Amino acid sequence: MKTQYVFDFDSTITRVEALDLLAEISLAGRSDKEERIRKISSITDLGIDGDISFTESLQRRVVLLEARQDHLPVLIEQLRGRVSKSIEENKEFFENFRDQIYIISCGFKEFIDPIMEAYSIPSDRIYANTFAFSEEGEIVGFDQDNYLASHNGKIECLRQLQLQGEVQVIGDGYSDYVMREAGVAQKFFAYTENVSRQKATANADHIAPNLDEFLFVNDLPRNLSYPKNRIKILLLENIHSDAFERLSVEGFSVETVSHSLPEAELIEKIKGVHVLGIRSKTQVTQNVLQAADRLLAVGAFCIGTKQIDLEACKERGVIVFNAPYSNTRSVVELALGHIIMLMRSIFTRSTEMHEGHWQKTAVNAREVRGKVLGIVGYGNIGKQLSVLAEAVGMKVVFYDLEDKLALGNAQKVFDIKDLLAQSDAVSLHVDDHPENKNLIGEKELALMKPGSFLINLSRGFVVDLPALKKSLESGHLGGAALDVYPSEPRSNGAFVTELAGVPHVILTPHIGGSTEEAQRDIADFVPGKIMDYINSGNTVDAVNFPNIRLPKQQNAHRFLHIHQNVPGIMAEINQVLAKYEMNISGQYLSTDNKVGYVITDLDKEYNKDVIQALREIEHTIKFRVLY
Ligand SMILES: NC(=O)c1ccc[n+]([C@@H]2O[C@H](COP(=O)([O-])OP(=O)(O)OC[C@H]3O[C@@H](n4cnc5c(N)ncnc54)[C@H](O)[C@@H]3O)[C@@H](O)[C@H]2O)c1
Ligand SMILES: O=C(O)CC[C@@H](O)C(=O)O
Repeated sequence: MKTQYVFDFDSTITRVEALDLLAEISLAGRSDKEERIRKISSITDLGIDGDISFTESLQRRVVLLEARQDHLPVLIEQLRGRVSKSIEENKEFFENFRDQIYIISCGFKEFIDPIMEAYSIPSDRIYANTFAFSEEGEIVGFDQDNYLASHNGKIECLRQLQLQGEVQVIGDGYSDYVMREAGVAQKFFAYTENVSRQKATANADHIAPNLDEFLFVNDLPRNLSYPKNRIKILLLENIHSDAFERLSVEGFSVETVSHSLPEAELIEKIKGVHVLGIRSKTQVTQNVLQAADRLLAVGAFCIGTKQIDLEACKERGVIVFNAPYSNTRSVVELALGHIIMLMRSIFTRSTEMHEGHWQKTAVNAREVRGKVLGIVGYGNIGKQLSVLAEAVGMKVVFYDLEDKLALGNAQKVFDIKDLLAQSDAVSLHVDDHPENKNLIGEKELALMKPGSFLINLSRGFVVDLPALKKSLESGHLGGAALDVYPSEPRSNGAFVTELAGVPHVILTPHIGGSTEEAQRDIADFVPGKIMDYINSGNTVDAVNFPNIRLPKQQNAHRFLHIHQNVPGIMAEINQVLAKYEMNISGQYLSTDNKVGYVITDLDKEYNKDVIQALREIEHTIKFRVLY
């Protein structure tokens, strides 16, 4: 006997309660609209949770509504645009299973029928109330004899249907659960895509955050092979809340932790996690990756990725994304600010004032105009600093390992020594390559112009701090500004550096990229990349993986196969696909010296054994089926 599926309508099929929406329409322009809508919503909730009888809830709402028949077409039009996302995405389920689907709702057929018609559910499978109209077309009440107009009417309605086979109820309210409690249904799925009601979830056999989950649990055909709510995302290090918001709205299960975790804790926490989000403090090591049994991707919500073992990630088929440009401007502005503050001795003057000392003087206070700024590392940040520094009248020289196009009037130098010797301020913007350790040490500091300044907002290990301290204390260097340190704490709290207390030194706690704008942009950019990979397999801008941009595929399944790049593997994959007579509508391959990433789009109908056969191919690292 086939399973029968009984759906609620309001807040399950649609994202809203239809009568609340009708109130918005019927009360438009009235001065007491907000007050009435609030009342209607609270009466709706009381009825759904079973705190007042449904008949009472309905009566009280109809009075407050003051709606008319001609409001209904407007309501239906608006409801069409508010069908729950996962219901819309699984329209085919309703078409294919229409003979097993019923709608039992305490809403009204006048608006449910037209919405469900588009989902192939005919009116005779829809059980709901009907309005009573006055001759002038006002909604004045409802058919009081309908079971569904009375308390627990859904139980009686379902009982009368005398359905054969298992009956599963899918709804958001307690009034849906009671069908299961009364024994007329065998399973109750609390549907929480739009609203999560404690009284419903507490009693549910299963909580379904969307229709994908319901279909997955029942092993029914669905739009997504794996429901998004089952994809766990762990965000560490106080990543901007927009990232949580974006990923949660997409349907993923997201957990946040405000600080970074030491290796041992991360090893425990990473189990079952599909996506890890970090900033600069979390070390993603071999040991962490070994414990990461489900990991698909790591998002670095920053520029630097040296904290991640990129090769080990690649070998395990874990894709790494970062945000290479989101905080560039923030770093540039801080660097320029530091340069100006140092040249004017502002921090020294400010400290004196805080200590109650007025020291009005022009000694050691100079304009930046006409001074030489030496930029080491002419990448995204270095280049932008070059433009801004010229805009305030500085002369820019730069040094980069690579051949870089000079912007504006900036002058390229071919030896770092030349840059150090002529610059009034040297700003470091090299990448975090290990070879840059102590790039600026005793020798380089000695080459700098007497009285000049050193600014480091790149990575802490780039400057030899004891040597810098010596140079500052000897009076050779005029001052320094540091934002990054060889060793930085995992979370906010105590911090020790040998530079503390040294005059003319500005110290900031790695906040170059910590602006609202940058963090918001990162929180938009990185989740976008992650979602693109999870949802469609795109690896554009991946840091450690062959980049591939895939076309959007409709009416097809997509297989993602990550494998070691060994000779003959593509032939083997295609042999398996041929053996199972798969109809390939598109195939895309991208490789590097270590891994290959092949994406195959296929016709919807296929023998599911092919999945296991592809997984079993030797040298397979990861295999995933999308929609
Ligand atoms: N303080 C912060 O909060 C903060 C924020 C963002 C970025 N950063 C750091 O700033 C640095 C620069 O970032 P970016 O986005 O401009 O990177 P980028 O990769 O665009 O540029 C780095 C440049 O440095 C050059 N380079 C590397 N080693 C060099 C060397 N020894 N000598 C000369 N040039 C060298 C590279 O060729 C490249 O052009 C990175 O280390 C990054 O991690 C810090
Ligand atoms: O904000 C961070 O944690 C790191 C900032 C910066 O060093 C980066 O790599 O983008």
